[in-house]
Amino acid sequence: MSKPIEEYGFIGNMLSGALVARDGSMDWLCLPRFDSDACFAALLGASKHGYWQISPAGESNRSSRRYLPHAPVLETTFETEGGIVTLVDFMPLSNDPERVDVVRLVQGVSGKVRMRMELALRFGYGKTIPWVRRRDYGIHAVAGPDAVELATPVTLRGEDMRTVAEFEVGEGDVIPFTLAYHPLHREPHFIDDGRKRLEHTLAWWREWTRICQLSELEEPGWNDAVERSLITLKALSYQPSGGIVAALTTSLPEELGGVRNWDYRYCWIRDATLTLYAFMNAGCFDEAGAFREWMLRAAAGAPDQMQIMYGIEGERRLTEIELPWLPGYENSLPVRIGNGAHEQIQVDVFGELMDTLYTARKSQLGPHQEAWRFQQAILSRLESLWRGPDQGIWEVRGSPKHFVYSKMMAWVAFDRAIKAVEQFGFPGPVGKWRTLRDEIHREVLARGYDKERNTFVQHYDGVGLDASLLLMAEVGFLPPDDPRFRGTVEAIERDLMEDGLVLRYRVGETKDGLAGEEGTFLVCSFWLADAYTMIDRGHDAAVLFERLLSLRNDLGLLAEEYHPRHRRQLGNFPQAFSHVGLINTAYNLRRINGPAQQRADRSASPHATHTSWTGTAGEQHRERSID
Ligand SMILES: OC[C@H]1O[C@H](O[C@H]2O[C@H](CO)[C@@H](O)[C@H](O)[C@H]2O)[C@H](O)[C@@H](O)[C@@H]1O
Repeated sequence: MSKPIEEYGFIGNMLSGALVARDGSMDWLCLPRFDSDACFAALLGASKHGYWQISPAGESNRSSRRYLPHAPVLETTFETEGGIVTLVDFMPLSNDPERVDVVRLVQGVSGKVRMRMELALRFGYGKTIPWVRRRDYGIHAVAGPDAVELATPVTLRGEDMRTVAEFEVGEGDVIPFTLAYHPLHREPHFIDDGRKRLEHTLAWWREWTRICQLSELEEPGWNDAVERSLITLKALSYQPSGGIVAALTTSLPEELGGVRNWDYRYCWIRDATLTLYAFMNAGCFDEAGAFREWMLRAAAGAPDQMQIMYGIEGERRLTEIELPWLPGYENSLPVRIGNGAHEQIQVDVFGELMDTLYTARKSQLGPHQEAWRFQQAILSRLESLWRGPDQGIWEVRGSPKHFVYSKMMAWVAFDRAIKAVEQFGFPGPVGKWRTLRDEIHREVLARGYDKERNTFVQHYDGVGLDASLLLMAEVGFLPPDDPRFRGTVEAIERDLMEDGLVLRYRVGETKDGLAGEEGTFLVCSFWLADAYTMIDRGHDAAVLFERLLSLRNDLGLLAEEYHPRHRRQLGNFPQAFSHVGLINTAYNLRRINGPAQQRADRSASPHATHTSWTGTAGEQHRERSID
C-alpha cells in the first residue's frame, strides 16, 4: 500500500538520494547514482520490492520529524510507552562515485525502547534478491555487479528473505547501521564511526549554506523555505559532473492510477538552466559555474544533434522502457525508466540556454570563450528550426505544433546573442540575428495572439491557454504593462486555474497524446505570482506565495504537482522545478525589482520600459542583502 508522497523525507549526498517515510521505512534508493537501478523500490510497489525500516518494535504513540539545521539530514523521533528514540538518516559525502553510503543512527533519548530493523534489499528495481552472507560486522549482499555491506553492532538474522534485528535502546545509547555500496569488482569499505560522519556531513552543509550567503527575506519563514529549497536543489545535483536531475524519482504519477508516469532522474537543459537562475539569485555561483561546464560538455558535438536532455554525465541514449514487475504507485502504470522526450525537438531550450549563458557571462562567473563558439553554432541551427513545429515546453506526446512559448524562446535566443555582441564585442552575424528576432516577434503577435479574447494562446491556430505564457514579460518579450500580457494573465486566472492553482494547460484542449487528467503544476503557480509582481499586484503575489508554501510537506518539500481536490502532492518528488519556482518567487517578492524584473530588464526588447540590468548578479544580490 503506497504512502502519501508527503510522507517522505529526502536525504542525499550529491551522488544519489533516498526517500524515508515517517514510519522509518526507506522505500526508495538507487545505488550508486541517481539513475542507477533502485535497490529499494517499495515506493512503486510493495515491501517485496525492497525497503529498509527501523522503528519501534511495538506501537509508537507519536512520531515527528525534522531536518537537522542547514542539511539534508533527517531526524525522526518516535515516542513510545517505554521512552523516546530518534532515528537520524543521512548519506555521507563521498569523493568516490562508486562508493556510496547510507547511515542510520538510532539514539536513545529517554527510557528504554525496543526497536526492530528489517532490511529487504532488492536490486534491479525490486526484482533481484541478492546473495547474502553473514560477516562479523553484519552482512555482505551481492547481486550481479552490485554489492553492499551492512555493518552494525546489533545481532542480525535472516527471516523470510529479509535481514532483521530486534534490539533495545536506552537513554544515551547510539546504535549505528551503515549500508555501504561498492561495485563487486572493488574491495568493500566501511564507515568506522557513524557519529563522526554525521558531524562531518553537518559541517559540510553548514559551510555550504554559509558560503551561499542567503540574503535575508522579510518573512522569517520565507528564509527557511528558500534555504531548504536550495539545499534540496544542491542535493539533486550530481557532484562529479555538475549535472542536476529534475527529481529524485521515476513514475510518481501526475494522476493517481493514471499513465502519466515519467522518469525524472536525468538532466533537462530547461529544468537545469532554471535551477541555475535560482542558484545565482541566491548567490551560489560555484553551482552555476559547475553547471555551465556540465552543459558545455554534455551539449557539445554537432549542433544539429543537441538534445533537450541528457544523463547526469551527459549520456545521450535514455531509452524509455517499462518495468512490468512493478505495480506502480497506487497502481499507476506503467512504471517507466528512461525518457522518450530525449528524442524530441523542443525549441525553447535554445532560449533557456542562451539566456543562462548570457546571465552567467554578466555575473560573477565571467566570460567563457568556448561557450560563445558553441552558442554561435547552435544559433545557426535555430535559424531554420524555429520555423517548424515542436513538442513544446511540456514535451507533449501528441503531434508537434507551433507552440507560442517555443517561438518566444527562439526570440530570447537571438535577443541574448545580439546583446552579447553589443555588450561584449563578440563576433557574430548580428544583422541577420536582428532580422530574425524582429521576424519572430512579428509572427508571434500576428499568429499567437487572439485579439477578441485579448490573450495569447498555446499554439498557432489554437484556442487553448498555456501557463508558460506567464513568462512573457519576465523574459522580456513584452513589457509587463502591455495590455496583451495583462490580458493573458487575466485569461489564465479565469480559465486555467483549479482552486486558486494553475494548470499547465487544459488536457481537453491540448492533444498531448496521453489518457487521463493531471493535477495543477506547481511551478506554474509560482510563475503566476511572479507575473502578479510584475504587473504591480504585489498583494496577490504574496497571498499566492503563502498558499504555495502551505502545500509543502512538513519538511518543506514539494513534488511536481498538487491535486487541490484530493489535497495531495502528485508527480515526481522532490522536484527541482517546483523548488526553483519557490526560490525565485521569494526573491521577486523581496522587492519589486527582484529577479523576474531583472530578467526582463536585461532583454533587448524594443518594448522594455524598465531600467536596464546593471552590475553583476552578485552585485544585485549584495544590494538586496543590505536593504
Ligand atoms: O507531459 C508529458 C511529459 O511529461 C514529462 O515532462 C515534464 O517534466 C520535465 C522534467 O521536469 C519538464 O522539463 C517538462 O516541462 C514537463 O512537461 C516527461 O519527462 C516527458 O517524457 C513527457 O512527455
